[in-house]
Amino acid sequence: MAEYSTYGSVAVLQVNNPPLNTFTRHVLQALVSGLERAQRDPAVRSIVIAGKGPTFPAGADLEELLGTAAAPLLSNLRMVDKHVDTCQKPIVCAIHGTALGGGFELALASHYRLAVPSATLSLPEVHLGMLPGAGGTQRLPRVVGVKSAIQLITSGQDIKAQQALTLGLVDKIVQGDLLKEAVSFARSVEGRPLEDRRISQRTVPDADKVDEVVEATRKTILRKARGAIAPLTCVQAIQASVLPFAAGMAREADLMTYLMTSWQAAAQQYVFFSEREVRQWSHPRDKHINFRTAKPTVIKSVGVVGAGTMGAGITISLLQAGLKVVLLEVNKKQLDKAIAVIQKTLRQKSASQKMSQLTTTMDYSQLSDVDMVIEAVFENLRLKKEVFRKLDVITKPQAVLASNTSGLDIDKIAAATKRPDKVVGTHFFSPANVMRLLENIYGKKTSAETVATVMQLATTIGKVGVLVGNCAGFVGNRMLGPYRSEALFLLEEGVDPQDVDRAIEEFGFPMGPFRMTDLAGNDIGWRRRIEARLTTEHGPPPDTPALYRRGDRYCPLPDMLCLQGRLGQKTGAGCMMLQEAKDDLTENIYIRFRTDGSVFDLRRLLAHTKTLEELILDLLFADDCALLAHTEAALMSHHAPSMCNRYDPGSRTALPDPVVLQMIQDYRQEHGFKKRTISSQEIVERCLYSLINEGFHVLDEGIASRALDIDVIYLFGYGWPRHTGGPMYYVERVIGLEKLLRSLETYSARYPNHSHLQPSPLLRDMVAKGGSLAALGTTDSKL
Ligand SMILES: CCCCCCCC/C=C\C/C=C/C(=O)SCCNC(=O)CCNC(=O)[C@H](O)C(C)(C)COP(=O)(O)OP(=O)(O)OC[C@H]1O[C@@H](n2cnc3c(N)ncnc32)[C@H](O)[C@@H]1OP(=O)(O)O
Repeated sequence: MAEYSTYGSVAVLQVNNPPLNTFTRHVLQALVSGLERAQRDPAVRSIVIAGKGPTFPAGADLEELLGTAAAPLLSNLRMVDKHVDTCQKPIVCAIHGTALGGGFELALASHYRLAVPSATLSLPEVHLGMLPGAGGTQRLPRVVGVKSAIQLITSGQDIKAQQALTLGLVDKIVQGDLLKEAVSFARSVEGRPLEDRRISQRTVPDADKVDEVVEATRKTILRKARGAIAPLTCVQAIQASVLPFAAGMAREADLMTYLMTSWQAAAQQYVFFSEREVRQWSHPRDKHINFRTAKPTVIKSVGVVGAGTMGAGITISLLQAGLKVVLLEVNKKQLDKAIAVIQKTLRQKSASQKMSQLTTTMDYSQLSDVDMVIEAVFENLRLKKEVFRKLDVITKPQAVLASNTSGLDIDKIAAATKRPDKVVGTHFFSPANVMRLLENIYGKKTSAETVATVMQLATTIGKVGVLVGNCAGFVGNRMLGPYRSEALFLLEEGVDPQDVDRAIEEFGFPMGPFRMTDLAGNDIGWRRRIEARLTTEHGPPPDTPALYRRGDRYCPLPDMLCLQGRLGQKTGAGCMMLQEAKDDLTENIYIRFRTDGSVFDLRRLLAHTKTLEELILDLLFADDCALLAHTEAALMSHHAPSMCNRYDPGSRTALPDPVVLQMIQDYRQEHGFKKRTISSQEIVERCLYSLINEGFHVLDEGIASRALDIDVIYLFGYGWPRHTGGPMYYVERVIGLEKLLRSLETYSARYPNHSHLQPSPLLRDMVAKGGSLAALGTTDSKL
């Protein structure tokens, strides 16, 4: 647990709890014993604490911290803290790998810190719904000041060794043998006074500005938190660092108790383990086919067909993971555009050497030798089948053929080839080099080896791969269908688009359904509906009731927008946008980034790019998901001067679009809808409960094997707020299945023709029998 050895006058304590040396109560107990022994031994004059194996301790063991062993863990933590802080012999921490959470806090409690250049330090507790409760909120500000401490703790960001040195968090970067250097360093500081080495005894450098700093950051933090309580609680704890150390520690302990016992902490820790648990896939139809039994094919080279936004993003992801890529595009202009985007993105990431791994071509024969192909052409079944037919002939027989479809039938695509066992869906999310989710879809004939290969590919390229079955829209987009329908029905009844968006954003989503559709392009769904014969390019199909399709309620408002050319951001007009000439954009258009409130003049941004389209493309490849979402939202609103989120320079006031509102008003009148006031609660419930209800259908049909698979899909692909744990977790642990059922019953009684509000049989069954989603198909879970 903590190995004790001596090198002359230096005692070395090496934490040994593979794989990450996390702190369990036993590890902490062993540390206390080691420290006591070193303190007792007169021959020992200094102490080194290090981690054995690949890393310095990566923090508290979350299973213990959450379980019944939390109390002894925390009491042992206090003992370690006391021993370290009051020790009369210098303690040197030797850091390699990842010193995270409690690991970093142990280092901060020590007198000296050495690190190898590759070491990473961070206080990531905020991502787990907690705060750095082992003195981190009190010691960090004493070194870096309140302002930087707020930034580091509320973001949980990684601090590389060099940056840690600059910030004064480590004393020396060690190039050679860390342990040897640490022992010799410890020897060199023996006998020196320790008082000024104890961080607890220092004062906070910007203590006089604490209120000012907190006030200045509070709004930004609140906005970014989107309903999560941990970030602001972290700020409260940091604020207490200007008090005497003991008082600050007491405040930290109180706030830590509050967070640790909150439902949000449990939800975020569920997310942490679920993100890892999805790797442990099994085939819903045959549990013997699973991550243990199926062997992946080694993939070294990948062909990407189609160099649009998705194809380029996928290529970047593959190159960043060190894979060889052959990018094929039949349109030369499109190919050149993609090459420029890829080059620029990789350059920004200082990874230009990866370009050497890329071959670009317009010739299919160049794909003859790749291990796998990912098709990313236009979302059209006929076109995709044609591409697969060609790929089947050209690629080597053992090559895996994957389609980046967002909802088309994998079996139909596979049927175009003579190797359906090697055909699989790999649904990336836009922007593909940023979004972490990879929804992997198996067809009827997809082999276990092919499934294992794409699940392994997800890990290789740093994505979270989730295995799902084949159905229209798979899991993510299928569940989005009822959510979007209900959002549209709310418009019919009297809500404005921006009210729906606001309610959903207040729940924690980065974007509501209408801004999201404008961003993605209204024509995507429209084309799909045309293919499904729900509408036509000229209006509703002949002899079809305006508000019904195949017996189901249907809202034609999005089709009407498309017929008017309002396809979304790309045409300058969507659900909430006015048609606007592109040239107008060069005049006095400002973007206010919601992330930090800074204002940019779009005209100046445009001066560096030729067209708005290029600018959007550049921003799409910005490697920061949160910034990207806000940027897109801001851009979209500026592309649309009268939509709900237009900002005049210097103002945050959102202005609704009178043209769209009038159009909806006319539609209500024409179809006899009476406008009524609808609460945010009803908006959220109807949109989200219908989405979740579809999740129960998905589970019932075995399209998703576990509720956690659905949660991970929504968390990593659709911006579902992390602090709520995902749709299925949220509804079971926070809302309650019984309440969900009763709400759906109430709504479906009121709207009997909204089929997606009819409670799923699985939900009814679970409520009747007291079943639990967590127990549904879980593996040997930690959850
Ligand atoms: C003043 C002195 C004080 C000292 C005493 C401190 C006591 C602490 C008491 C309370 C306050 C402290 C709180 C905390 O420390 S909270 C935890 C903070 N740490 C983290 O959040 C780290 C979380 N882990 C990671 O980010 C990553 O795992 C990684 C970067 C460390 C490694 O990534 P990678 O190599 O990709 O590996 P995996 O993520 O796949 O992990 C491997 C395996 O390990 C499991 N695991 C990881 N971290 C933990 C953990 N903290 N507790 C329990 N288990 C953990 C992970 O689930 C994987 O398991 P597998 O799927 O079964 O393989």
